[in-house]
Amino acid sequence: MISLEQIHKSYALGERRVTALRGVDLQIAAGEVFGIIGASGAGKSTLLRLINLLERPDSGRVQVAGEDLLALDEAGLRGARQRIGMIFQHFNLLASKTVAENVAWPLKIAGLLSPEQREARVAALLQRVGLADQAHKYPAQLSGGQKQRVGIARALATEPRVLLCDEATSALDPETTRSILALLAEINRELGLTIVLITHEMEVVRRVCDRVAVLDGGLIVEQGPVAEVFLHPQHATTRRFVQEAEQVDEGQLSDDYAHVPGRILQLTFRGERTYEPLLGEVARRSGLDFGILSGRIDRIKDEPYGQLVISVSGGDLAAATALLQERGVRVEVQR
Ligand SMILES: Nc1ncnc2c1ncn2[C@@H]1O[C@H](COP(=O)(O)OP(=O)(O)OP(=O)(O)O)[C@@H](O)[C@H]1O
Repeated sequence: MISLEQIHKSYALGERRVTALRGVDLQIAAGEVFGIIGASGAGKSTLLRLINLLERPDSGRVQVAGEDLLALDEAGLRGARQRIGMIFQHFNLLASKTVAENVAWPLKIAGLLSPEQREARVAALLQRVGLADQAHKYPAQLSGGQKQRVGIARALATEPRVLLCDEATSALDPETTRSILALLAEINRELGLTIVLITHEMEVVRRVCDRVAVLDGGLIVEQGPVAEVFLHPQHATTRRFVQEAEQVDEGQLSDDYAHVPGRILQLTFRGERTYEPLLGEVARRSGLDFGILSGRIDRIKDEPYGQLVISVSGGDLAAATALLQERGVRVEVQR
């Protein structure tokens, strides 16, 4: 659906040039929710804004739905942008227009639909985002979460196939964030829309994304299915995001474990396996003693997972590992 090839992008800053992206390749499939995570200055906004050519690359290719965006003339690009909606951290609503007028705005400026058809579409969109009774209010009379719902309805007005989300929940409290992410997931599921979101929070990625790319210094340093990247991060930057999300202090942990005897293993359970009473059985069959050092059961999108760090001593470790692996548990030796 979206294909970026060898994208380079730099900005002029006085006499200097600041490099924002240094050779990014990215493929996003139709119907995915794809997250791009990175620290401030990593190049996330630049990357997102390249997908609808709000920024033009210095070199590289940008294709959306099979269309080479860099080859389009202005009219062609206007048409392409109607198929790529966007929402923003600070909502970017028109303060002097009502909720209904804000949502109708993209249709009006593109000259799409008759006034009656526009009214019907706006009503349906407000219904979808849960604001059917707020149509005549002004943005200043709404909460942050409601403003973002208007932003989403407006982005959907031209029936795009792609929705770009620029830190869409960063200005919202945790509970409102969850409700907006749930709405995005519902839109993805029900409309089959491809969603690309940028964020600096792993929690946002964990809740809604199917796949994620980690951006660092203008390069993608790691990408893959969220469960894989989240549970088995390879790159130092990814590990930092995951630890931040789980509020783990790696230095503190290794100090704590220094006094623990035996080997230390990390076990990862996925799906329904998460709830099976496997450990007791494995310990009995292999004669292993184990102690639980830390544990977490949670969900990545809709899939439950469990991750346990255990110390083991005595018994037959090789047999225990084989038993766990046989039952689909991933075993990583930490020490
Ligand atoms: N219009 C601009 N002019 C000059 N430099 C820019 C411009 N926009 C971005 N940059 C620089 O490009 C780099 C990447 O910026 P970008 O905004 O894409 O990163 P980001 O990951 O979205 O950061 P943040 O999370 O802080 O928004 C940074 O060094 C930034 O200072």
